Amino acid sequence: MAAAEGRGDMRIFDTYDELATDLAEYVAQLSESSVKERGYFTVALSGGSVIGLLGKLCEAPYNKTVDWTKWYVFWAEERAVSKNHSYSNYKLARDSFLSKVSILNNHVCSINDSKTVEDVAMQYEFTIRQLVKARVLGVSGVNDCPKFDLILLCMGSDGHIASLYPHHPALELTEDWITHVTDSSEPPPERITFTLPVINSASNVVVLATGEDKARAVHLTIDNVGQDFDASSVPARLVEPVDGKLVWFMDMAAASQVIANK
Ligand SMILES: O=C(O)[C@H](O)[C@@H](O)[C@H](O)[C@H](O)COP(=O)(O)O
Repeated sequence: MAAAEGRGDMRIFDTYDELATDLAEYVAQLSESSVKERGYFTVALSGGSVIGLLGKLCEAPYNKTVDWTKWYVFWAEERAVSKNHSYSNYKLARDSFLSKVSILNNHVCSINDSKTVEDVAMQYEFTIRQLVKARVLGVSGVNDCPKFDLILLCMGSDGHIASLYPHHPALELTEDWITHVTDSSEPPPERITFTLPVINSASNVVVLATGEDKARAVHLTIDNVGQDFDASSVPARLVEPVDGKLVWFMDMAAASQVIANK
């Protein structure tokens, strides 16, 4: 594992299967330590390939060794569609992962899909505030943001993470925990997303980047590209946990430009 000077640790894998195996082990270890320390494991998922990769956790030994009843599951981004829509990140997670392990239904904190996207965001933030009050979610020691045990993000080829896109005004938000966007560059246009203060307050953030189309954005995020570089053009560069750990899980193709720069 290599450290990328303040930009997190990098784990680079030859094969997708090796990446999936290591990610599953990483998540299982965080689950164990969080449950031991706090009694819960609070994890936020994203769209993209990460949910499929978590399928490894449904297999032995994790299906038996992970204390699923202590998990609380959230979404760092969700498409504003009904829960049965093929675009729903909830549906994706339910079909490929959640339905196969013994996570309690009332610990699955999905969006209310019968409201406008603006109301969905407000209600989701309210739900999270209630769980902070109930001490299921920790609180950052630096600001009043929730401190998720783990936020899992996928990076897009334009460097977006969650539903925070290059140059989008949502990148500027400092007070909101959850916001909504109506102009996503990929379908569907309406989504809710964690804001950067919430992402950067987590105890652990994983960014997953796979495929050659991510190589340039990975380079612009991790390598030293000069002080004048406009970080809002590559939102992943704005992921800098204030009191937490950032780890990149990448395949060789996504890491190729970073490796070439070493
Ligand atoms: O809501 C979405 O559609 C996701 O945010 C999506 O943008 C994803 O993060 C990237 O496409 C990377 O996904 P992969 O890791 O699957 O390439």
